[in-house]
Amino acid sequence: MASKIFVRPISIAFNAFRNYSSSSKLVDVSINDKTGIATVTMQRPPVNSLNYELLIELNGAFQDLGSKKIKGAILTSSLKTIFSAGLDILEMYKPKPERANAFWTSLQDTWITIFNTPYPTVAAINGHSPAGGCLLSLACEYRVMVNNYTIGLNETKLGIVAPFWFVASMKNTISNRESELALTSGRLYKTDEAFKVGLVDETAENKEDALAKAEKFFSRFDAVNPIARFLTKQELRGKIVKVGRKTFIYKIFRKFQICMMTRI
Ligand SMILES: CC/C=C\C/C=C\CCCC/C=C/C(=O)SCCNC(=O)CCNC(=O)[C@H](O)C(C)(C)COP(=O)(O)OP(=O)(O)OC[C@H]1O[C@@H](n2cnc3c(N)ncnc32)[C@H](O)[C@@H]1OP(=O)(O)O
Repeated sequence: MASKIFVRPISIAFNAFRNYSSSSKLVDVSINDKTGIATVTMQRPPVNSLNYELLIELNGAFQDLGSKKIKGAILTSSLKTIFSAGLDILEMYKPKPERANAFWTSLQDTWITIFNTPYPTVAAINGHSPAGGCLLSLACEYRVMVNNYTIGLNETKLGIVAPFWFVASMKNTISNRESELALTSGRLYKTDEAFKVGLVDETAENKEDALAKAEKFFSRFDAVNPIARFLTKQELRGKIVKVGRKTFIYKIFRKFQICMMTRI
């Protein structure tokens, strides 16, 4: 694991990004050759619910960007009013155990990839972003959200328990106290409320405004050594990933979830 972590930022320095664009069915990736900023767009109508296939494509997109010399990546949605509706409910309804296992693994891998990117990341949240949608945005380093939508970890309202790495992601962004209040009540914040507690860093009038603000975020690092930046990010985020990825508790929790899901 350590070798992967240390090799990546060095390798990106030797790769060009110019004229890169790739579009699969569920995720579009484009890199602006003037700014060096990548935009990863989820495009799974009607609500960008996160199924196995979308997660695999998202994970692949963010991993691939690690081998390109980009300034940063923006995660957004092609849909007019939805960033992501969170996990696809159909993945959790009477799944086959193998599919359930692959699904949960793809969710966690995608979270780890985005949480850990060597390059800076921003979520341009251009629509509602409950539960797993909120998790994706929390994996990014900065969040800009368009006004009048909702965001939060609302799992308890659905009668389900947010995995502890969802909780850890929230606590990495807002205070422990606010996380407790939010998660236990399953609170969905409106954009301005989310801004007040720091769940989002900036608000925006519309998607274009959100993208412009997201792009501006990356200029903070113009005079910062990218390797020093990445190692510092790892110092801050590494423990959370370790807990999420490796612990015995996680394995038990996943077995428990899959067991629950296959019995519903
Ligand atoms: C059951 C699990 C049991 C055990 C597992 C144990 C633990 C696991 C915990 C894991 C943590 C969970 C994380 C999650 O992400 S769970 C998903 C949470 N998501 C939500 O609560 C969002 C629900 N959706 C909405 O609030 C609205 O749909 C939304 C996103 C605001 C959009 O509203 P609107 O524009 O009015 O659109 P519609 O509501 O009409 O929806 C259009 C269409 O999309 C379908 N849909 C919506 N959300 C989902 C979804 N998450 N998965 C799949 N499909 C979804 C909706 O049914 C409509 O479909 P239709 O065919 O009727 O057009």
